[in-house]
Amino acid sequence: MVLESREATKTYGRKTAVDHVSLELEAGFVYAMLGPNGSGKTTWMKMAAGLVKPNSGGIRYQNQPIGIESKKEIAYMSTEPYFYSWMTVADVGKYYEDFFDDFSMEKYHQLITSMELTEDMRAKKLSSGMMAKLKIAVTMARKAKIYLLDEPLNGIDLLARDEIMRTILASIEPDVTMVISSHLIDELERVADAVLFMKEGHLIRQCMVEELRISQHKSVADLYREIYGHGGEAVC
Ligand SMILES: Nc1ncnc2c1ncn2[C@@H]1O[C@H](COP(=O)(O)OP(=O)(O)OP(=O)(O)O)[C@@H](O)[C@H]1O
Repeated sequence: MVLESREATKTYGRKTAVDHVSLELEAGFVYAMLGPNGSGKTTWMKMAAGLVKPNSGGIRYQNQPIGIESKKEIAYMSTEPYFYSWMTVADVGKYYEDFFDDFSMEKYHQLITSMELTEDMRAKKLSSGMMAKLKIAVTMARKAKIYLLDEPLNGIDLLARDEIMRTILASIEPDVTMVISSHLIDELERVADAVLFMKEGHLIRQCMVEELRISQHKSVADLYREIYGHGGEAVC
């Protein structure tokens, strides 16, 4: 186990965004984190990334609490835009290189080229899909042990999504762990080893994708519909 969330809970005022979530992530696995809007996916990722502190319970990486050390090895891609508008694609790379010791400029160049971005493009002129690609490139150019990608495929057109998922997966080492949240279940189904289903702040199911296919002849999308469409009785 590389990361453990034990009863992690986060409240904002009277709202419990993440409610006693316990789970274990194994090295080398790709996890899809699914759930309707507001189910707590982003908040859980932010806790694992060390950007938000749990009110109770906690998350441990390599058996140590999340903190300065874990942040060096856990890369988080947020849904929020986080580049200054004056920056070019080249500036974004330099900015990241200054921040993160594990940032590889060589890998960044490979990624931006494969995503058809050029160094002279300005952040403020990028379309939302191009901005999404830039965020992926700059995150995946880190040599992290865990990548937490919050809705990486948002704004990216249908044909580019598969290509981008392939680029993401091809750019990581075999022992690297990924958690990817998305509402685009079909794209995640093709790459995920396991699925984490969130609802109203709770982790309500965890399934291995292969087992689901073999023993229950179900897709992740089938199970998603059963869980969220019919009151959560489905098993996996
Ligand atoms: N900074 C905040 N202040 C107040 N409430 C918040 C804050 N961040 C999240 N919440 C609330 O916590 C709950 C969980 O939000 P979160 O963004 O974690 O869900 P999500 O599953 O990522 O949603 P989505 O799929 O829409 O991105 C929501 O009800 C949201 O309104």
